[in-house]
Amino acid sequence: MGCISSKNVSYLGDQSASPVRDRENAPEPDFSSTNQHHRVFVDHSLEASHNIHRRSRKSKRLGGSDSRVGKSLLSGLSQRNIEAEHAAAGWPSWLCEVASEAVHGWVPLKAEAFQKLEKIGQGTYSSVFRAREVETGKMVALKKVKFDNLQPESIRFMAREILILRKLNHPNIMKLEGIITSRASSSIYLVFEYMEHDLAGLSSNPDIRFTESQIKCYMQQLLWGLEHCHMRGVIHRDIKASNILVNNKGVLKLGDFGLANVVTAKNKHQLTSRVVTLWYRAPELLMGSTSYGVSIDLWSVGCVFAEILMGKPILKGRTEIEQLHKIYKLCGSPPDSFWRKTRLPHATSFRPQHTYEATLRERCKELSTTGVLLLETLLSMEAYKRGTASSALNSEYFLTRPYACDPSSLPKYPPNKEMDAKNRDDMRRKRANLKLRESGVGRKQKRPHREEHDPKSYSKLPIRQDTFEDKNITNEGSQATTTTHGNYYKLSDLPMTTGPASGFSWAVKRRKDPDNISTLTYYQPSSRSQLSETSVAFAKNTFGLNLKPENESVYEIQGDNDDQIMEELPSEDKLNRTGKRHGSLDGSGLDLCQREEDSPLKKNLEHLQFGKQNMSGPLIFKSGKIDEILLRNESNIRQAVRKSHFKMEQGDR
Ligand SMILES: Nc1ncnc2c1ncn2[C@@H]1O[C@H](COP(=O)(O)OP(=O)(O)OP(=O)(O)O)[C@@H](O)[C@H]1O
Repeated sequence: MGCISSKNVSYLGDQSASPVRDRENAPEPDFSSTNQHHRVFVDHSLEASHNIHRRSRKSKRLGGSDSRVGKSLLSGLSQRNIEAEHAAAGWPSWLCEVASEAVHGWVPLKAEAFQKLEKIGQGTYSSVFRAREVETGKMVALKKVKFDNLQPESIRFMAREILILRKLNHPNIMKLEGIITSRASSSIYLVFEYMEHDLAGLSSNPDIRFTESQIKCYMQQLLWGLEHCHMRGVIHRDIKASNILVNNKGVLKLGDFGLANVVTAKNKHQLTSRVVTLWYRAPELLMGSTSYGVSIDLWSVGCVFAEILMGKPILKGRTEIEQLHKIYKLCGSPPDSFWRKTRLPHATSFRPQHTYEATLRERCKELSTTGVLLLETLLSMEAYKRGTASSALNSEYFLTRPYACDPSSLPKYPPNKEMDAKNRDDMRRKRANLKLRESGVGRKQKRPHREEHDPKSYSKLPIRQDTFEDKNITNEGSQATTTTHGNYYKLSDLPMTTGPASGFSWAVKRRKDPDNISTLTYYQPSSRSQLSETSVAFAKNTFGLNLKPENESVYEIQGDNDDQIMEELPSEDKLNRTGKRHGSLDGSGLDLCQREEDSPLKKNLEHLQFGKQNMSGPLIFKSGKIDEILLRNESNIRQAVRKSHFKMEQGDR
């Protein structure tokens, strides 16, 4: 840790203004300093560090895990000292109380030290902004972490990400450079080095076509980074193209460790299967595995490999059941021996009625034989056949010509992020709409276009015609931004805001806090809100274990439908007649399931963990109190998912 820290030692005279500083890499404390806070801070850090070692040895004798050592450290005698130390360093109490370990030995950075620029990324739990470090002019990325009313679970969730990032140190892993917060603040920004691109944006750009040696260069860097994680027992659990960042020097870094966890041979716990964004999710997770290993990351790497080869995601399922079906069609369905041996909780539900032959080779005709072999290995249905990051790096693919190029020889692309790709899509759509409107055709509101790349975008439907989505597509200095529905306004028309709450100065005029996206998301096929049990119930239907009469199954799919097998939702028509609108919202604020107490399908959904609103499939809604309902639902889902993560994986900490 520490490029900010070592470079900014001059800050040390004023603790509250100090950047995050890693004890291990920090310069020797200056005891001649007149700043009492500083001395106290350093002394307590040392004491804490000795305590960690003492307790670590003891804990090993007792067979405890390192993370428990950390916990006991903080609950021990020194806790008061540590809290005092953290408070003196400027950390807010809500953070110290819950996530003391995560910030231990560091001091917070000040918001005033950065000039916040435009928004560059939007995740489920964060908004990411480009910013300039005022003193040095260096560009950074600020990840603003969202909390649910400062609930301890949300804070712990973020703390785990910080702890894991602090554990890793590799050129191909995104480095956490600091944390911005203050005693008075109720939010947190993680400071990362700024990366111009992500692989989702680059690979979906129609103007970019990678050569084989460029693909090897990206894949090699990705596998190096992953090898580092796996060797330290860290499973990433959310590898996808948009979490793989690339800078203008061609250096690739694996980012977003928000779902990562540490699992070692000695420290094995039940894990949640609700991880990894759907399109990149390994089959064992889809079948409910809770004892998986690092090979789930290798599956995701296989999906990314295929994506950069083909220029688009290769397995774009909309629900878990559809995802598995696509996997079977690409990789072939597992052999009988697999079904006989497997103990995966939902395996029986997902067993197809007939055998699927693999089509991977056919779909990757342009790829070299060694490339196909590696891809087949990474996309093995059986986890143990995927090998390791190290074995992938030693595969023939990297050892044969053309070799991976040097990162510095990669072209410099204009900014390309998943978000840029979405904006490109939006612009294209708006231009098309405008043309239609001008020609007087297509006045009827069209079904919203689903972006090619975003697995979450299935869930984002405009709630009202006049809903404003603050999708700031401007770069610094550009003039116009756009609404969801193609209405443009000039930034100069908008009131100037300076973001007093955050303490940042804003470089652009904006209409409102860009965090405040008013388009609501109510079904998120993303890593954090997958709803396995629902799909299992429907899988029974799809794969032959019929639960409901066949004539109740209809296709209710939005957007492209290339090889759709979905029979997820009873038709609107049928629902109206039967009143079985399972998981749909009718504007009354009630899920109709609630009124259908005895519905046979409802019985199959009773084991849903997060409540009835969380159906894994496109939801149907009518107008009414939808905004309110969706907001509530989204908040419920978020809380439930976090709780489930922590409950299930408590033992890991
Ligand atoms: N260091 C960085 N430099 C530039 N852009 C970044 C950086 N970190 C993240 N981003 C952008 O912000 C987006 C969201 O960041 P991140 O994935 O860390 O957030 P998240 O809330 O965990 O997202 P998700 O819910 O998709 O997993 C990324 O896809 C990327 O485009």
